[in-house]
Amino acid sequence: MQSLKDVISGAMSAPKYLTGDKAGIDAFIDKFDVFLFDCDGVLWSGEHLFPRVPETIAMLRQRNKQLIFVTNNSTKSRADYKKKFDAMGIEAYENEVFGSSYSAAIYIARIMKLPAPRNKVFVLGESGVEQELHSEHVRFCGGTDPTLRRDMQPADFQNIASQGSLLDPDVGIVLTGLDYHPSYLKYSLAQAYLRQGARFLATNTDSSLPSAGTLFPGAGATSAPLVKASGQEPLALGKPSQAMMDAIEGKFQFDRTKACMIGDRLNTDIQFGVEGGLGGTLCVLTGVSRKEEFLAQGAAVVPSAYVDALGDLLG
Ligand SMILES: O=C(O)[C@H](O)[C@H](O)COP(=O)(O)O
Ligand SMILES: [Mg+2]
Repeated sequence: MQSLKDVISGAMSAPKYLTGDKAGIDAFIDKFDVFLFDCDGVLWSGEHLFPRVPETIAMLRQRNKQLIFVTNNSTKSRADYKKKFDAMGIEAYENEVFGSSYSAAIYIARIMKLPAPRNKVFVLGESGVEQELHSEHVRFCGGTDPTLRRDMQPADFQNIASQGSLLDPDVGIVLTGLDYHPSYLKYSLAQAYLRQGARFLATNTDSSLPSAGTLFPGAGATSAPLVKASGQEPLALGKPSQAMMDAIEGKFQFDRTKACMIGDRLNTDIQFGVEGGLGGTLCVLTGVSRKEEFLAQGAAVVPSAYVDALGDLLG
C-alpha cells in the first residue's frame, strides 16, 4: 500500500491499467472485502447512467463484497439517493449511503455540539443538507427558503447592518454545499453571520460537478464568493476529509487494508483513499480526472489501478 510519503518520495509503483485484463481484474477484486463507491462521474453523470453499472454492482454483491456509497454531492439526502438508485436499477440501500451532507450533519450534532441557543445553522445549499440536519435534530435556516430567492433590495442593506429581522440571532454556524440557487442576499446574510463569529463549515469544496458528460460549477465554486467576501476558508467535511473517513469506519466497521476507494477525482476520491490508509484505490476515467494527471512524472496523487469505465470490471 502506498503512503503519502511514498507518493512524495516517488517510490510509487505505476498504477495498474485493468480494462481488458480479466485476470488482473479478478486478482484486484479478490484483494478487497469492502468497496467505497463515489457516485458522480463513476455510476452516473447527472441523470445519465453509465453502461453496465447495475451489473457491476450486482457482480460485487454476488462476490459478497460490502458496498458503501460515499458521495460529496450534498444536494441529495441518503433517502434521495435510495430513490435515484431504484430509478436507475442499481441494487443499493439507504443505510449504505454516506454523503457529505450527512457527514456535516453528524459533525455538527455529535462533535461540535454548540450550546443552545446559538447552535442554529445558516445553510447555503439544497434540500439534501436540510434533510440530513433534520435527521440529526439540528435547527437550520436559509437553504431552500423561497423568501431568500429574490433580488437584494436597498432596505436589505440597512436591515442586515442594523442586525434587523433578516438575521436570526440563534445562528452559530454557516454551512455551504452545492447551491443551485445562490443569491447576493444569501451571501450577504452568510457574511453577516461570519462577522458575528459564526463557524464556517462546508459539506465539500469540489471545484466542478460532472454532469451530462461535461463539467459545471461545483460546491467550491458556489461557496467561493463567501470565501472571498469573508476572507475565511471553511472546514470541509466531505472527501478527502479524514474526519469523514473516521466516521465511515466507525459506522461500517471494516478493515481499511481490505477496503478500496473507487472514484473519478484525484483530489477528493483517490486522495481520500490514500490518506485514509485504504488497501487500494481505483480511478474510473468517466468523470473529472484524466489519466495523464496521475501518469505524469511526480504526480501528487496516484491510484493503485484504473479503468476506462466502471463496467470494465465485468471483464
Ligand atoms: O460540486 C460537487 O458537489 C461535486 O462535484 C459532486 O458533488 C461530486 O460528487 P461525487 O463525485 O463525490 O459523488
Ligand atoms: Mg465523482
